[in-house]
Amino acid sequence: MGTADTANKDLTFSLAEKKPKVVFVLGGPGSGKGTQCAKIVQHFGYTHLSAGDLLRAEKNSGSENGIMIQNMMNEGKIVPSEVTIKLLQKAMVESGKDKFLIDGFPRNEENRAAFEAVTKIEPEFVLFFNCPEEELERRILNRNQGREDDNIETIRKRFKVFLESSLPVIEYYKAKGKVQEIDAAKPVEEVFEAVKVIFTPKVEESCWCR
Ligand SMILES: Nc1ncnc2c1ncn2[C@@H]1O[C@H](COP(=O)(O)OP(=O)(O)O)[C@@H](O)[C@H]1O
Ligand SMILES: Nc1ccn([C@@H]2O[C@H](COP(=O)(O)OP(=O)(O)O)[C@@H](O)[C@H]2O)c(=O)n1
Repeated sequence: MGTADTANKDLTFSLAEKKPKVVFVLGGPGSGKGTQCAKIVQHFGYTHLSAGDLLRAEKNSGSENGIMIQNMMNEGKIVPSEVTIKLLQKAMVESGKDKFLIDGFPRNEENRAAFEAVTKIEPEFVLFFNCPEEELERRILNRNQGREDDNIETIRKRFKVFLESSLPVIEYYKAKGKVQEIDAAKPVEEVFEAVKVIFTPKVEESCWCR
């Protein structure tokens, strides 16, 4: 067995030992996933892992997958799970933490099934930021982060991929009763009010007064 295979097995083993809590954060491009994750981190002590950020860092590191990642991103296509899952596993283990917001993943059925098969982790729930396409387009065109894929041609491709490949993943989790849907078209603070309700531990109805 190669050293890369051994390293992957070690990562999988370390994660299985930890049994981390995972919340998947999904929504169309520009729906505010990153914005809201930053707030959840501040208020609820989760560790934020953005699949897109991990892929961009991998691309910029000059790794052997760099060109492939760049080409896929510029076309709005989804990078093969093998690459993304390895980056997520590594980031989870290296963080030393056990409560994660995994943002922008799983983005298609292949992502979902492979993550489950490799890590055996089932998400606590899926946070879905629902937002109309015209608003998403407006936000991305104003984002100004210098992202190569934030141009109108690639944005339209990303929307199409979201509708065709990512929505079915959300439907899959809906059928399991695991989706917490948020109206993401509202202003940032209003969206976060709705998010807070979901993350705030519910006080069980007590029977002390009976
Ligand atoms: N609720 C909101 N209303 C208006 N603009 C928003 C809202 N949430 C995020 N934004 C802005 O929209 C852009 C995309 O948000 P971002 O969090 O990067 O989305 P995503 O991570 O889903 O691609 C950013 O410029 C961000 O500042
Ligand atoms: N699970 C993932 C997440 C992102 N990506 C790639 O990264 C790009 C940017 O994703 P992102 O989550 O950073 O950004 P948004 O499209 O949500 O704004 C996607 O269009 C895909 O090309 C991927 O291939 N697989």
